[in-house]
Amino acid sequence: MSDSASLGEAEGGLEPGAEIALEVAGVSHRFGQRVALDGVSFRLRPGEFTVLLGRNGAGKTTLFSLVTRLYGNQSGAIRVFGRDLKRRPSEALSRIGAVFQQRTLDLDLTVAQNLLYHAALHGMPRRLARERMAAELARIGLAERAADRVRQLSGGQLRRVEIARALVHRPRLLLCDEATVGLDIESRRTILEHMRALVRDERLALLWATHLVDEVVPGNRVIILHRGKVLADGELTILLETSGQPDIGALFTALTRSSGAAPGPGGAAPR
Ligand SMILES: Nc1ncnc2c1ncn2[C@@H]1O[C@H](COP(=O)(O)OP(=O)(O)OP(=O)(O)O)[C@@H](O)[C@H]1O
Repeated sequence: MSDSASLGEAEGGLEPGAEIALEVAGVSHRFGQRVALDGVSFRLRPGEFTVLLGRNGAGKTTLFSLVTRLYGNQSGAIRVFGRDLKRRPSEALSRIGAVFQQRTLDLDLTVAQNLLYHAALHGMPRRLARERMAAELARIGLAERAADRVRQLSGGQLRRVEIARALVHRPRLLLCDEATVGLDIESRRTILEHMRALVRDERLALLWATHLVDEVVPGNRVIILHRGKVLADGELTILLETSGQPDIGALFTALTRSSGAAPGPGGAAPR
């Protein structure tokens, strides 16, 4: 694990770790007196499905808000494929796709209008945008819904459109914050399969924030975030072997209990 001191960037160039999709180094963030993130560090590589697991209030959304620059980070460093977020924000952000916890599609626009608007924000020529939109909608099985208004879609379809939108500009790093919340089991399964295929076939780096332990499967890397701190980081099977815990739910409970913390407000333990 690195700290901000290890992040020396050659002037004007990329650091040697440019093949690291996301580097979060010693990042802390406060809201007034409340510490939301406390010295968080990790690195993600292309082709890695990483689950960021934490209860309500763990700091997941705050971390996503820092990586997508909705908030300016207060301490530490964030790099996207070697581009420092503070010093080269547009280069860094052009490599990120994000699906936020709060829905952000315009319900009164059509699916196509929403995606084309996003593509325009990324400066994509109209024709290229149309081609990529068609490809992404086909990939998630919604090609025939392009002309429908978003409010005519089901919750699961809406989430799939948000994922298609996040991928239109071909980012190499995808951030998904509780992207399956409120969906039925079948819709969750479809979306997770789509995500796993993207990671496997296109070597996308994916950070998947969730409070649901059943979204972690062997082969996934899992980062357990609790009260703003990383309590564990590793491939699931290895974490279970080294901790002696039978499953991810037990590991999570053991770690968060030994950190002296009880569930936060509204914070049901991950299932
Ligand atoms: N805008 C804000 N102002 C003040 N405190 C905030 C704000 N946003 C988040 N917090 C606090 O920061 C901490 C981390 O919240 P955050 O939303 O990042 O957690 P989370 O893991 O995303 O939780 P959830 O799963 O409920 O979305 C919490 O204690 C929360 O109350």
